[in-house]
Amino acid sequence: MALQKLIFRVIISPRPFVNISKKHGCAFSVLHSDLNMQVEHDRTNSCFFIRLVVEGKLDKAVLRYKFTGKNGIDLLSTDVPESFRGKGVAALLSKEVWLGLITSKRSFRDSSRNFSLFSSLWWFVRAPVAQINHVGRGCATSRRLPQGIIIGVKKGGTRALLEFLRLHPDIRALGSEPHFFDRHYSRGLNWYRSLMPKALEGQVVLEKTPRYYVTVESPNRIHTMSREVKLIVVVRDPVTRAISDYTQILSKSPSVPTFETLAFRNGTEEKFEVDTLWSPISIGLYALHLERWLAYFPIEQIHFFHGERLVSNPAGELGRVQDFLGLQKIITDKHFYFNMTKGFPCLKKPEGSSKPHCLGKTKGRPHVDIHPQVIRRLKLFYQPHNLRFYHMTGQDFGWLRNPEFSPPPTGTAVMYISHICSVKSSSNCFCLIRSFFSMFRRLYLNSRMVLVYLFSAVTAEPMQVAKEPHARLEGRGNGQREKKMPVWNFLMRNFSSPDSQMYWTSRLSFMLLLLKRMQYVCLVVTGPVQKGLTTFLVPSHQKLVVTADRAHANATSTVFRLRHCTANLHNLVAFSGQAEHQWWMGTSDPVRFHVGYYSI
Ligand SMILES: Nc1ncnc2c1ncn2[C@@H]1O[C@H](COP(=O)(O)OS(=O)(=O)O)[C@@H](OP(=O)(O)O)[C@H]1O
Repeated sequence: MALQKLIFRVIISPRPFVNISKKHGCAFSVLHSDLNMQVEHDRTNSCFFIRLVVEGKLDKAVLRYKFTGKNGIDLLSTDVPESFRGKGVAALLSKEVWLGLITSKRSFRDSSRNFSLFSSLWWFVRAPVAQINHVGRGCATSRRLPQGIIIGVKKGGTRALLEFLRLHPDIRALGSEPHFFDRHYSRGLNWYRSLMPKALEGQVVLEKTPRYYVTVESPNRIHTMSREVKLIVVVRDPVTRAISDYTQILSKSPSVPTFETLAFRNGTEEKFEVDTLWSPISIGLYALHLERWLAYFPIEQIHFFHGERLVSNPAGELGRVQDFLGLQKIITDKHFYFNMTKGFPCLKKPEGSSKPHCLGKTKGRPHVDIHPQVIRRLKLFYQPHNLRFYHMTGQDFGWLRNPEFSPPPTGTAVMYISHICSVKSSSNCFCLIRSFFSMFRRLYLNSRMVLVYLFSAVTAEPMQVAKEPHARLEGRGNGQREKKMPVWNFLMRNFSSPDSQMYWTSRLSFMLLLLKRMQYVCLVVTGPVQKGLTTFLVPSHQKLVVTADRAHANATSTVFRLRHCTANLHNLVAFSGQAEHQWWMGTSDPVRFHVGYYSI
C-alpha cells in the first residue's frame, strides 16, 4: 500500500518535492534487479560511489552531486567504467541520491524500503528527474578516441586554438601533445585512448599535435583509426611561421647558424635557392602536405583555420570552428579581451579559473630580426605554393597580397602616429616619409579620411612653422609654408580629398578626433607615445582600432592609460599585435611598422 502511494505520488506529482536538476543531462539505463553492488556515500566530497574491479584493477563508478539552495540538488556527473556501462550502475547510483534525499521525509523513507524488493520500479521514480532537460545523453564519462584532431601546423597558433576551444562545455581536450600518429604509433590505440580526458556522451574529444600535418604516415594512420574524425589545420603566412619556428629553435640552441644561412642553400640568399629540406621552410609548403591528406580525407572534413585571424578576431574564427565541429556557438567575443602588454587576445576566464589568462611567454614572443630582403625572397618562393594551397582549399588566406597593402574597410579613418624620422639625416628622413606615405596611400585608398600625426627630431623643422598646437591644414599652404614644409605639402598633395582632413601638431598633446561621419577609427602607432601628453577623444559612436608594431605595443597601452582615454576604451574593437612588416628604404635603419588585420 505504501509503495502504491509512493508510485502514485511520484508519477502524478507535478514536480518532485526536492528540486533535482542535472548539469550534464543523461538518460539512465534501467536498473537491473540482479545488481548486487554496494553504494557508498562520500559526504565530504558530495558523491555516491561503487567500488568495482576493472581488468584486475580497482576502479569506481561515481555520481557527483551538489546541493543548491534549501531543497535543490544538482546531479553533476556520473562516471561509470566502460565495461560496466549499460548495466544500470548509473541508475543504482541515482537511486541512492533519491534514497538519501527522501530520508528527510518520513512517508518516503518508509516506502523506500520497497525498492530493494522492486528495484526495477526505480525507473518510475526517476521519471521526474528525467523530465528535467537531460534526455538523450549518457551521464557516464569514458575515455574515447578523439573525434577531432588539430593536426597542424607548428607555430600556426594551435595552442591558442586549443585553449580557446576548451571553454566550450561540449569539448574535452587533451592538454599535452600525445604525438601518437607520428612517434608512438606502436603503442597502440588503447594507449592512445588512455591518454584522452574522460568525456560525457555527446562531448567532442580533441587533441592537438601540429607535427601530424607534415608526417607522411599520419593521414593513413588517422584514417585507419576513424574515417569520420574531423581535422583542423591552423595555417599562418609560411614566412612568418618559418621565422617563428626559427625563433623557437634559437631560443633552445643559441648557437645555431643564422636564419639566412639555414634558409638558403650554400648559405647565400643571392642565389635564391631556398632550402626546402630545412623544416622551418618545408612545413610551410602547405599544399604539398595537404595532397597526402586528401588521398584519405575529403576536403570538407578538414577545417582550415586562419592563424592571423585567430589573433585579430578570435571569436569569429572560433565561431567557424564550432560550426565545423557541430557544436552550439558558445564561445563568443565576450570570452576574450585584448591584452595590450602581451599584444594578443587572452581569455577573460579560462577553463577552471576565474582569473584572466594569457598564453605563456613562448607564445607570441618577439621574432628575431630578419633582413627584409630575405623576407621578400621567401615570400616570392612561397607564392606558387600558396596559390596552389588557395586553390585546393578554396580559400584566400591573404598571404599573396603584400599584407602592407591590405586596406582597412572603406569608411575607416586612419590616424597615423609616427616617429619615422629617427634616421640620421634629413634627406634620408624625407625619402623615408615619402615612400612610406606613397605606400600608405595605397593602403588606405578606401579610407575616407587620413589623419597624420608626426613628431620627430628631424621633422621638428617644418613643425616649427606650425606653431599652433593643433594646426589644421587643408590644401596647399602659403609660399613660406610650402617651402618649409615639404613633407607636409607632399602629404597634402597625395592625401587631401574632399573627405580628408589632416591634423598636425609638433607635440603629442591634445587631439580631438572630429570624425563624426566615421564609424571606425584606426590608430596606427609606430613610434613612442609620450606618457601623459596625449588624449584621444573618440566619440562614443565610433569604434577604435589600434595597431602597432611590437616595439611600440607598450606605447599604445600608454595611450590608453592616459587620462580621459579610459572613458573611451569601450570603443576599442580590435588591436592588431601581429602582422609585423619591415619596410626597407635603403637606409641603415629598417623601419618596422605594423598594419593590422581588422576585425570590424
Ligand atoms: N592569443 C594568443 N596568444 C599567444 N600567441 C598566439 C595567440 N594566438 C595566436 N598565437 C600565435 O601562436 C603562435 C604559436 O603557435 P603554436 O601554439 O601552434 O606553437 S607550437 O607549434 O605549439 O609550438 C605564436 O607564435 P609567435 O608569435 O611566433 O610566438 C603566436 O603568434
